[in-house]
Amino acid sequence: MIPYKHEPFTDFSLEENQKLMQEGFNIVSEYLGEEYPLIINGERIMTDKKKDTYNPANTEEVVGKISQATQEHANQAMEAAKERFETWRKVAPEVRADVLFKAAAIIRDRKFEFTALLIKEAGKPWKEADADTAEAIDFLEYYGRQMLKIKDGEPVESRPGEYNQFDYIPLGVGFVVSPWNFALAIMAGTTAAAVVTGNTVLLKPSSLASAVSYKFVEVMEEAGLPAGVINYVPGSSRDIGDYIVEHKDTRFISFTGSRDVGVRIYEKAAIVQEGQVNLKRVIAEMGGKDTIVVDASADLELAAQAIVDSAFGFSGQKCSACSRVIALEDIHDELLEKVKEKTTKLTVGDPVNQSNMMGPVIDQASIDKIKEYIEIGKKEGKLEAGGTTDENKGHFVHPTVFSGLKHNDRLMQEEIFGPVVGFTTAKDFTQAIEYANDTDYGLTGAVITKNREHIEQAREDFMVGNLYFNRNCTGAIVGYQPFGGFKMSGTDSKAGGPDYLILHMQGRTSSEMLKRY
Ligand SMILES: NC(=O)c1ccc[n+]([C@@H]2O[C@H](COP(=O)([O-])OP(=O)(O)OC[C@H]3O[C@@H](n4cnc5c(N)ncnc54)[C@H](O)[C@@H]3O)[C@@H](O)[C@H]2O)c1
Ligand SMILES: N[C@@H](CCC=O)C(=O)O
Repeated sequence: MIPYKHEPFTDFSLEENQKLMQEGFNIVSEYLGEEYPLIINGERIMTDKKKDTYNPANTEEVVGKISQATQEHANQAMEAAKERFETWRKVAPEVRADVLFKAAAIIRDRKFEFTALLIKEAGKPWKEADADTAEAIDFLEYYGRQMLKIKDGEPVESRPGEYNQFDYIPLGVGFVVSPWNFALAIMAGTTAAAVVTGNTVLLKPSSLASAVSYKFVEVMEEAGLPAGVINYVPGSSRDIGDYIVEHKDTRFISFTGSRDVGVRIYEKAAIVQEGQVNLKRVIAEMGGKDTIVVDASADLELAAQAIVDSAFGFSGQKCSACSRVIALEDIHDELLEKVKEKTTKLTVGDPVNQSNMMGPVIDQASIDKIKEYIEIGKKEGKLEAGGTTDENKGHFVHPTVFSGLKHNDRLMQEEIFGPVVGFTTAKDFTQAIEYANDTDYGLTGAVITKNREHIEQAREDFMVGNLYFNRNCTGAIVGYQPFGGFKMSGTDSKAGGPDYLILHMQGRTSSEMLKRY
């Protein structure tokens, strides 16, 4: 087994890679606007009711017409998943891992196609879409290897005359619910973790970017996954979301998305239904309100770049995005100037063009919400850059900076999920960390400093699941920076980390007496 290494990012300054990207677009253009069926027990089911996904940079371009599952389909999928579980759970972990390795190889082979599809369906700039595809490959490679590590459980002691064993067995049927913003990586990672551990799943991708998830399920089939292990059931949350969460046979839910939906799922899953024989397990990865703290010793050029990259990469549509800056008073003005200067140089437009650094936000609801927050920001603080939108052809928001905010203003507390960042000041580092912690969330954070004591103080007191020093607060790499947050950012799980897979399993002890028969 080759040791795990993350998938390298594509160097798009090379002409050969630009050509490959163009080929990716050509492939995707051949299937733009196609109809996609459900997949239940391997069977393709085309429904009358469809929901379109479209290109957020050009709202007239339909990417996929996605069949919508009903409760009846959900029941069929559940029955298929339950039946397949009885055989899939016994398939050797090596074979299950092998499916993931093959799927990684297939996606690597079709990397530019997947990246092009993400650019079209999720509005990602090239670099961001490439990172999404690379992360999907990483999840497959990493979880495959992790399964091989835990397949024999953990050693336990045995007394003379007994043989004790402790191993991990799968849970059953899982419901995987994924967001649109990492439409390939997070959907593939959460699904792969569930199936490599021997579970079967109902997969409900986000309705805003479902075509790419269909392509992923096809890849898993091509890689040898038996029918019924992944049942692909896109559909409206109202029709099937709560229904599957509440289903008596749903054994676990792997959810990634917003706080409101995550909390609702957590609550609903806690209620024991008639005929239910297991307490449901919920893995929830939710939102963030992520802070970069900059102290007086910091390299301000580096700080400004880290803020701009973290706040405006993929238009701020990352749970990890920096939306709060806490700058010590001495350096606040100089830092703000540098951030403004860099922000005004960012180009916004159709991400099909490589030269655009920022693309659109995902949909009308999103742009409306961001505009509301821009108005709130104008009342709470001072608009320093951006604050405008372009809605002629797509959903474009210009990168926006506010200053003069209080750390507990709404703009500094609520997840906006758009390219908006707010600045506040602190009188010293202790106060900066206090302010940084004063949100309901605890996902990512960064400290820009040359002060070793501040680094150690932040390590002890800055309560976020992913804490970074002298870099962006976005861009965790699978197997290098396991990812997941505290507080209202989730259930403290760490995707792409060494203890992630066992969240999909249960520990079983067996103890055999020797020479007694
Ligand atoms: N912590 C993380 O790792 C992480 C990663 C990516 C995104 N996010 C968060 O996700 C959010 C953005 O993604 P989104 O807009 O897709 O989130 P969302 O909560 O609106 O939707 C997430 C998924 O949940 C589904 N859903 C909605 N209601 C449901 C219900 N009642 N039952 C079952 N499923 C339901 C949606 O269809 C979608 O597939 C942001 O808040 C972001 O911070 C978190
Ligand atoms: N894992 C990603 C964020 C995922 C949420 O949107 C990062 O580290 O930036």
